[in-house]
Amino acid sequence: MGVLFSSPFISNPAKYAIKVQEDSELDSSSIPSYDYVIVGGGTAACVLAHRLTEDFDVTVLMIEAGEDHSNSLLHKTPALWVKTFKTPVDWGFVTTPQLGLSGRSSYWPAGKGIGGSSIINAMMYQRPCADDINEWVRLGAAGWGWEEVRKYLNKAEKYTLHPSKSNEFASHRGSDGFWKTRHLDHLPIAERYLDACDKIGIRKIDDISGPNGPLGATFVSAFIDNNMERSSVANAYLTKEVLKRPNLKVATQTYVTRIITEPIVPSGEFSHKAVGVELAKSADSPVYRVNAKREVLCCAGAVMTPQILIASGIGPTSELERLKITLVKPLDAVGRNLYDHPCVPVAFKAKPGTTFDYLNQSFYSLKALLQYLLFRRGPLTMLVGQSFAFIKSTDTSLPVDKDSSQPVKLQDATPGMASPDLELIGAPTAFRNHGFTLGPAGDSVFTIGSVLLRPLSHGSITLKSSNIWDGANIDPRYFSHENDMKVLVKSVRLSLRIARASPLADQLLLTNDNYNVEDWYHPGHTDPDEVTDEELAEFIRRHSHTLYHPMGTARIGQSPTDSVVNPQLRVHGIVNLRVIDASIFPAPLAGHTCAAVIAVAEKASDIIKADQ
Ligand SMILES: Cc1cc2nc3c(=O)[nH]c(=O)nc-3n(C[C@H](O)[C@H](O)[C@H](O)COP(=O)(O)OP(=O)(O)OC[C@H]3O[C@@H](n4cnc5c(N)ncnc54)[C@H](O)[C@@H]3O)c2cc1C
Repeated sequence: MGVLFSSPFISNPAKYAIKVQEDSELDSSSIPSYDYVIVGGGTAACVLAHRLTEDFDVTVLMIEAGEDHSNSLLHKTPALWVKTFKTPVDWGFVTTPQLGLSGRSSYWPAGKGIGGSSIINAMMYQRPCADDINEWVRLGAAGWGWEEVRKYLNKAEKYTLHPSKSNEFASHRGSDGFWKTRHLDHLPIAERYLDACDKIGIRKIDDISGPNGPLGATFVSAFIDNNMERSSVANAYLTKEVLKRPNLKVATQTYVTRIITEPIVPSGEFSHKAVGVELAKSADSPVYRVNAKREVLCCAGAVMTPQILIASGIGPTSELERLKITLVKPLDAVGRNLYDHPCVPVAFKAKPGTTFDYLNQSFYSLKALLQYLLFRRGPLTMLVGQSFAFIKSTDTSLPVDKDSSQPVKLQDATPGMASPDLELIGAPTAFRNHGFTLGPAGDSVFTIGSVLLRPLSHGSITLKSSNIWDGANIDPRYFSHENDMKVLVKSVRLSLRIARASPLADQLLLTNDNYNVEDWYHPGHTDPDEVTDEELAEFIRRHSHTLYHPMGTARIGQSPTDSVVNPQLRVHGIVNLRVIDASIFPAPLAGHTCAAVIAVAEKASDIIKADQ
């Protein structure tokens, strides 16, 4: 029978761990131990904490660097998600200077707190497409085929039907899970965007997460509950009842700095076993230790997980030698294979009152806030991205080239006929530089964000020094593969044509002659038949940024030479250590990643339970 606990959040490590004294060895019997120690308290971690403690004989300690924000209005209110940026709930990572972005470094938000990135993300629900998931199996993830993953997507989800939809509409969505999803109200211009997509050849479909795959244009569905609040993974999986479980302990404001391993003698396939973790409140504060009787589950996200592994001696030999960290297990793929989705927003001037920009005036923003607080209605219940289209850049029926008789040749980076490589998000508001750069005063703006979903460019995460507190070099190497820029250029040109198609064009105040690269409406207000690919590429280099989907830094696969975890998510060569988060994706998923992470964690819970 496990240890009995009472308090849900504990910020003082002395209450659940033991202080490491520099000058004396710890007596192993004095080290507090839990069956499972979960590193990080984010998206995947909350699912695991819930599922593993369903068995009251199993004790779980989850250690999160940030705080609990589940009652914060900022985190709950759908339209306020960008207001969480650069606040304590955001790690606020920054990439190394990127050649492909004209030497700019890119701000990379990531959630810090119980629920992780699910408490700051844009709440756009999307299931990964079948072709992308089946590719995982070809890349060595045996047992992770589409039918299997779909089962867990359904298990996680509780979809609420929008009054405008018929019952049949929801038959493919999950109905009994904890994570609440729904379709939302939208502004009329969002529907016009879809009609304009249809006009130029992108057919309208019911649901991006439907059985026929995502190719097409439709309204966004969101992880928002019936009270029109964000359904974060924290709120969905770590409810008050779950937090009262005597076998679950949740530590906050504490950083795991190292996974502790011991050699196995004689060593075979496995050379070491994970026995616990070291943790601390800050770089200068005392170091504590806890042990894992069964396993350490590393769920620190695609940016921090590789850092923790490398700091623990698990990573590329050359890196460990450079950093003078004692080698535990050479695994070259740790921190490599970093994929992200770059996004470039193009602005179009819209007719007054057709977008959300009026909310920049304090009278209207206050009114909207009151409407939300009192009635859970109005613009704050809606998403910034309301409708979107998913296409293949190689689709020759779409007007993606300047001159259709001389199409720019591309490498098809998708794994199958139904897998897109581009997303075009229609947002009825000015959105540039993550929302930090305000649009022209008094203007209404419609933005079409082009997102590169299947980049061939990929980069790495490495530690700056052997001291994990010094941070990391985050280098996604955007556009280092020339195909990527060509694909995104096609998307931006397509967005110019969508804006000029009826009935969206009727709501916009377009011109065709704005070649001033400093102007907000460049290149939106240039002629799609005249603007050159190089002019569009220059705009992309100046203005693209992350769509917040880092993945792949501890990828799943069969071999330790090119992957980090096996299909059971066990780190190659190390007993009792698994990675469960967005790091394990073996290839970039063509879409928003949260649902996939949750499905991975749901399946991982079953794998772990079966191994007990
Ligand atoms: C701004 C933003 C917008 C997004 N929008 C969408 C969207 O609209 N739709 C969608 O599907 N996806 C979206 N995503 C992506 C999605 O949210 C992520 O892919 C997913 O949440 C990642 O889950 P994870 O478990 O891998 O990591 P996370 O949820 O980030 O969890 C990692 C956790 O580990 C903690 N941690 C890290 N290091 C340590 C340490 N050393 N010690 C203790 N704790 C540590 C972190 O604080 C964090 O809580 C967005 C992401 C962001 C950041």
